Amino acid sequence: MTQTYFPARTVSSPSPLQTSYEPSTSTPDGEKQQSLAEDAQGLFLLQRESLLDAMDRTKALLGDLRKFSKESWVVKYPQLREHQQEEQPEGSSTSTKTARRMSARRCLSFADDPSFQTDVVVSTPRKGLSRSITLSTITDETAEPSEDEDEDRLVTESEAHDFRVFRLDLKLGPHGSTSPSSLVSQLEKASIANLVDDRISASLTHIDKLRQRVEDKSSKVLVTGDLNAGKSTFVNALLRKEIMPVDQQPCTTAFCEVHDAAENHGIEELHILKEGVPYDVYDESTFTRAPVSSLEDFVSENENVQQMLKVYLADGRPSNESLLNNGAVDISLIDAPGLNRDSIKTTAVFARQEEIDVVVFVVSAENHFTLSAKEFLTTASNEKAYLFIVVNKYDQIRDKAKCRRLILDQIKQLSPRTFEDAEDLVHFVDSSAALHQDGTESFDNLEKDLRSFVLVKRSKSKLAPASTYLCHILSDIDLLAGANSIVAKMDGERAQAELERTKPVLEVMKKGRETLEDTLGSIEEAEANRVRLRTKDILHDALERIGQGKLGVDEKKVALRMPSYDGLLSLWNYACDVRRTLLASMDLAVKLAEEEARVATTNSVKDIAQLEDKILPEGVERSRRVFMPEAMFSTRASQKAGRRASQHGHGAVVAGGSQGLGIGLAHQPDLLETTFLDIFDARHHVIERFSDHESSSEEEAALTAISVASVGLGALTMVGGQTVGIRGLVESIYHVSHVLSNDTVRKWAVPIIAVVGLGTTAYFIWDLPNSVPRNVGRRIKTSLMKEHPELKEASFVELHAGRVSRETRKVLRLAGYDLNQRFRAAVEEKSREVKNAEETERKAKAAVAFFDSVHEKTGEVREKAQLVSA
Ligand SMILES: Nc1nc2c(ncn2[C@@H]2O[C@H](COP(=O)(O)OP(=O)(O)OP(=O)(O)O)[C@@H](O)[C@H]2O)c(=O)[nH]1
Repeated sequence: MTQTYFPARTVSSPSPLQTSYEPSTSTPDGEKQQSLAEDAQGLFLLQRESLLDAMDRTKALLGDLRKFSKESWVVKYPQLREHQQEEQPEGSSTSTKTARRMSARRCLSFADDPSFQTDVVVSTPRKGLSRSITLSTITDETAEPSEDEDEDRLVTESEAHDFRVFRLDLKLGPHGSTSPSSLVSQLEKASIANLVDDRISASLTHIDKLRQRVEDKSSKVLVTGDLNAGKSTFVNALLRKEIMPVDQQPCTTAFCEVHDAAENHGIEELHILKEGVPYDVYDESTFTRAPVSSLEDFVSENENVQQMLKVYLADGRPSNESLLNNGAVDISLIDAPGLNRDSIKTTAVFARQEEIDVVVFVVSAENHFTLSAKEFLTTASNEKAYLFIVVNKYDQIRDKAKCRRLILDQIKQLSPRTFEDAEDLVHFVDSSAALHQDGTESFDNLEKDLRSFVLVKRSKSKLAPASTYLCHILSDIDLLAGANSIVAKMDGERAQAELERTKPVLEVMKKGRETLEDTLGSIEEAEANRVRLRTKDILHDALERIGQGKLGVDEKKVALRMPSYDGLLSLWNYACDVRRTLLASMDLAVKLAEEEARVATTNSVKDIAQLEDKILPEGVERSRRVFMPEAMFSTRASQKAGRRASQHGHGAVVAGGSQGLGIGLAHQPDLLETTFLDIFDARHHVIERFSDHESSSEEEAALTAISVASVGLGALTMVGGQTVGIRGLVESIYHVSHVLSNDTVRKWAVPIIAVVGLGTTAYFIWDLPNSVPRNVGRRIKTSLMKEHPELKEASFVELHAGRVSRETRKVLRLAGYDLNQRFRAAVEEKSREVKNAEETERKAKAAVAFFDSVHEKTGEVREKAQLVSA
């Protein structure tokens, strides 16, 4: 539908927004026209207030977005791509609707997050508003727009695509690819956020400029055109005064802005602006004064085409006729230099400036549009959409209809929208005649239309650019917020799912922490005790056996055998061999105890490993430590321990098992030392037979003096065949001496004693293969049972039981410690996961709330901004 900025020449029932002004052709009454202009002004002010409010709120939204992006959530930059449309069967009744739905679907991804991709439906939440995003997946049919809403809600193809103001040129990948992965490889996430931030900054600055423009109550009309087209004559005709210098040759070389003298305290004068200094009518330092009469000098002889001049003129005509003194708006007319190669660029830039509301293009009817004119018009119509075209010197044309047709054809090409409103926007006049005859009918019409365009439709010409910009940026904010809200929701859902999974696990783990420590403690304690007792048993048993002259370990279990007795001549060597063998067997007993401890420890380590499997959650790396039982009681470790012990004066501890301590009993010189007592230990017999089995080491030491000499007495007691104790021995001696005092007895006594002595000696010699191991074993046992002088109380058995159980405890403690550490680390890791998920959930919730509120606000602000949009 053609949209006009002008009221129809014959209006039947105007719309509310159009009631403000009727052109004078339909309302000839001057007063009514004036009142309508005032109404238009009132409406304009209302709309301006609404737009200014929308601007403030948009700025606040942008500020909030920027702050939120910096402090709480790095706003991601969404990209919407066409969704692959599924093939529809031909003739399907629903194909049109489905196709329409499909066309509303887009693939949403993020330049700064290639892992994210989802399908969305791009739709408008309320009729009349532009774009917003609702999440939908292909399977989620409920998220599709309902059939009733289809027509209203789906946005156009162009709207559904991308940003307008925030659009970033991210074609950085190979061949200008915008695929997220190629982008991220070249752009840091932060860089994209920074680019968005830059855009926000630029938008804030632009809104400020637009705001200035909206707040500026004046309206500027730029008059430009080809060289010598009659621009100055046209401006003079509008002013009904010959102000601008007119010449047949090109003469205007400066931008000359004509204002109502009322803006300069009613004084008519010329202000020559200083270059690079912002002009202020109330600040003399920003300009140089000159009389209006000298204007020609400045305009004609000035070689600087960018020179700006301000002319203040008093227009004596009534306000309903005058453009300058219109009673509603401060209007200024800018007479620009004629377009040529040098000035076209300057004028085009000038025409683009925000403060230019209307561009009046003067073209000579004689020349039509030159190349420069076409170039300028194409650029200017892109910027302003509507141009006011004055075809001047029309009086000179003979075939006026042909001229009109040709010029309109050209306008159609150059500015289609101007052509659509040609009746109002294109005027064929004779400015020269209008100036000299104080107006002509065609010029009067032109004036009315120009007043209408500048005054009445000012809300379009002045406010529309700001409104359009606001709508675009609000739409972009909405897209940004909508897309980020989707990500935040998904992040939140993911975090929630993560929490549901991890939180209970953490709770269980926390509760299990104490139990684990207790369990590990009891495993260690129980096993160490068990090993200690078992070692003690083995060694006690071994000592018992050795004490009886047997090997410390069962002969079936080891390859060790008692040495053979080779007769009296090798008795000493036999005793030495027996001692060495018994000591070696004791070493083997220690080794056996260690072996049992190894097996027991291995089992407990397995128990701990099973506990680890049970207690550590999945995904937590299991201990890579491999337990090597053979490393227990290792020589190296024991040597180290031995060194440590010797440093502390406990060197005797090394008198342990050959395996465990490096130096076995069978290699210890002090223990290997064979004495005479190993062979004939009569005192033992004496003590054993005559004591009350309360022998002590002291007693034994006291009786060491009794040696071979006591053999006879020993033999006596043995003949007696019974244990009588010390008292019995004394009594026996008494009896013997008593008997010997009898002659008869004395006579038989010597041979009897000699026989008995010989018999006893023979018995001893005969019994040597048995008595030597017994003696040696007993002596070894006694020395090993002895409390260790340096360790005060620990005996050989205690020392080894302690050492073996300590080793077991050490291994189990290490395994337990390892598991404990691993468990503790797992709890900490899980706590971190929970904390992170909670943090993500919290942030995501806050982000969803924030983006939803932004979405809500953009809707409201857009309604305000759209009041005046085209
Ligand atoms: N016949 C006739 N002559 C006109 C008309 N308008 C301007 N002229 C004449 O055209 C010549 C140029 O007019 P100017 O107003 O100086 O033209 P301009 O476009 O301002 O010139 P520059 O600013 O120097 O480019 C003058 O001699 C005017 O008298 C018109 O409508 N009819």
